[in-house]
Amino acid sequence: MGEAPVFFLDDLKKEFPNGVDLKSNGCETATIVVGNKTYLIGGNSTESALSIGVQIFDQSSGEWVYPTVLGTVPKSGKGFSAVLLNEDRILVLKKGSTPDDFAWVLEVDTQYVRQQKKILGTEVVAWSKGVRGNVKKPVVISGPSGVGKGTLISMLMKEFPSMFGFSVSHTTRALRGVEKDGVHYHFTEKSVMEKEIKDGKFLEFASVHGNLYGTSVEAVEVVADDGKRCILDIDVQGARSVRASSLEAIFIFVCPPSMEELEKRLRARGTETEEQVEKRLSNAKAEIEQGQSSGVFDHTLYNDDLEECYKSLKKILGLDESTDAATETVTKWVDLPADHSISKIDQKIIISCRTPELEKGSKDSIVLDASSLKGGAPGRTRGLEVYTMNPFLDGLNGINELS
Ligand SMILES: Nc1ncnc2c1ncn2[C@@H]1O[C@H](COP(=O)(O)OP(=O)(O)OP(=O)(O)O)[C@@H](O)[C@H]1O
Ligand SMILES: Nc1nc2c(ncn2[C@@H]2O[C@H](COP(=O)(O)O)[C@@H](O)[C@H]2O)c(=O)[nH]1
Repeated sequence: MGEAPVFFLDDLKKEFPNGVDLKSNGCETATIVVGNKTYLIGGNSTESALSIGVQIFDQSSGEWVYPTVLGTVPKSGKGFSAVLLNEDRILVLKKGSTPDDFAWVLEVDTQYVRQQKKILGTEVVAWSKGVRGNVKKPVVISGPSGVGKGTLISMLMKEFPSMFGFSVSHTTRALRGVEKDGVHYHFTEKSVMEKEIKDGKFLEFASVHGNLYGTSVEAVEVVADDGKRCILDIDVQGARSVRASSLEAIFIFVCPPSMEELEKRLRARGTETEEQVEKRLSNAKAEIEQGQSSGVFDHTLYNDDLEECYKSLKKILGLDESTDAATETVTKWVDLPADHSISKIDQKIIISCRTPELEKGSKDSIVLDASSLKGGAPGRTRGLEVYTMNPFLDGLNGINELS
């Protein structure tokens, strides 16, 4: 709770309509009313003057609230516009920004935000970057230690380097000889990771074989930013948490042909001490049971013959012989003009340039179609579509999809 600049309060009492811009110390802000709360987006961020701040004026208590802000906070730019979508999220458009950075979503009452409010006991908002189109669902791969998850993932990434990206987990376990920090894992201190978990930076985390492991929201986001399909190698507890989150994914459980073969592989890998091997083997029994009965997994793979198992994995992921290994997911955006106005019709946001050329009819408006949004915090909001429309032409004849 806190005090906000008096003139904001006075301005807000005038009951501005949603999306209207106010100016504070040269800093542009947008206000959006959701129920009895007014979200003031922009102005001073409590974290940094370089990122977009959020404050909430609660009309029922007459108090200003500084919410816990989750997700990657967009950097402030040349100002922005905001529009309410579905009463639970606000679309924030950054003026004059680069094509891959102009659409952001501030979640104010989504399932994820409500869940986090309960956990953290504070007011919460969550940022999620808007991504055009639908990158395919992330893939969660689980299974007991030594079954061959890492081997299968390496094969996939080698064959389809531009299609898949690996979610680099955090762990408190010690680095193995060949591993690189930031590539195989982010190796971290327990106290640091616990603090980051508390701050809501993790999509999931679990204690596995005596160490803490977790997938940060950022680990998944950087893969989506690259236009790639994310692969997560996590244990069954983690898979269950992801299943309960808003991240829509495909869940695959990998089973060994027998416990004897699992032990053989784990020992042959030679990366664990005898004590650790014993621990991993005894945990494997419970994991296999849970993996086959929990209802978390969409598919089970038996990794007996590696090549056969890899073929089955590719089939599940829709990668047959004819799939072009070099296929890239290209997400093209548009340059958002700095000087624009926005209006909303159903789930379509019309962005019109405030330029003389437009008045003469020589420029197009941009249409953002938010009717098929998917995903959201933690992670990206996918499914935004972009069109251009010449306002001086009638009907759909004037709409061109950007490709
Ligand atoms: N089908 C297979 N047949 C024989 N050996 C295999 C097979 N699949 C993987 N292996 C070998 O088993 C060992 C363990 O595999 P890998 O490291 O990929 O397991 P993992 O499931 O990723 O384990 P962890 O969960 O501990 O990271 C490796 O030495 C690998 O080469
Ligand atoms: N819940 C999570 N489990 C994870 C994550 N990253 C890895 N793992 C699982 O841990 C074990 C052991 O891995 P190792 O590298 O020490 O052999 C393995 O089953 C992984 O799947 C994570 O981020 N979250």
